[in-house]
Amino acid sequence: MKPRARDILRADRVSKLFGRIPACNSVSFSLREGEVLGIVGESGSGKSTLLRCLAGRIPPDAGTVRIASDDHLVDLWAMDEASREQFLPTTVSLIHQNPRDGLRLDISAGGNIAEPLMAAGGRHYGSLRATALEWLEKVDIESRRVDDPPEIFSGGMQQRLQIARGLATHPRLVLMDEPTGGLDVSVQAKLLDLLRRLVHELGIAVVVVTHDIGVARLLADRLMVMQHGRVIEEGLTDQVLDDPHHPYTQLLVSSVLQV
Ligand SMILES: Nc1ncnc2c1ncn2[C@@H]1O[C@H](COP(=O)(O)OP(=O)(O)OP(=O)(O)O)[C@@H](O)[C@H]1O
Repeated sequence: MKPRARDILRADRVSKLFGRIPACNSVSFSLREGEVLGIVGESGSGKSTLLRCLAGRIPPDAGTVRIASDDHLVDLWAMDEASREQFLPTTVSLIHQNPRDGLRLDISAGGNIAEPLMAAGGRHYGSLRATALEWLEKVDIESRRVDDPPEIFSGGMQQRLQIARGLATHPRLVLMDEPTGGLDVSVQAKLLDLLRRLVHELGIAVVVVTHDIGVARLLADRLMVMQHGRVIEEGLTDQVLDDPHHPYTQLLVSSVLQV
């Protein structure tokens, strides 16, 4: 019998207020190894705020975020800052909508992949370069571009490089904020294909925030729908999209069908 996949992430009643705005209101869920959770919802519903609390970027006002470390879960926000800064780079990767927010534009493509590997302890130049070349190939960037700075890459190439940079350290948990947003449709389709392939190959746990129901359907095993900071519906992706229960989810799904 196949062993049960273990939990990589457990969020329990995560809340974040900005002034009087409850950007994120008592959100709980868990995520297993190899699983992809999609988060959809209208603009301002708290998706990015939740992601930033999970990524260790902003502390929640209440609730806990626990992430797998070796064979147990550690409470991200109960750690002291130095321990959190040591823990995060090798465990969690955040992929931004705008690749420029996740890349170092002033260093080479190879350097962008090698940098997080070095932060994780990699020292040998030859093996760092070999890993960088391997990852460029995985994300369909020609190896002859290894010394080019991402500044001169197209938007789609920059996004693929950001993904290579984010995954090369083999994080357990990958958080993606609109990874295909801002790209034209054919580039989006290729990128989605690549993401599906990598998620399957690497067995990583992924949370993907998206406005796009098509992206959610293609990538996510489970779906969470947010409105006004709360989770209003969740379940298997096909179940939620084919038989939505909450009126907002029904509206979301029907608006896509009409396009
Ligand atoms: N740094 C901040 N300061 C004050 N308010 C904020 C801040 N960040 C987010 N908010 C507010 O929190 C709420 C949720 O914002 P958030 O960016 O998480 O939504 P979202 O669902 O990701 O939206 P979008 O899909 O448009 O990116 C919004 O009302 C937003 O104005």
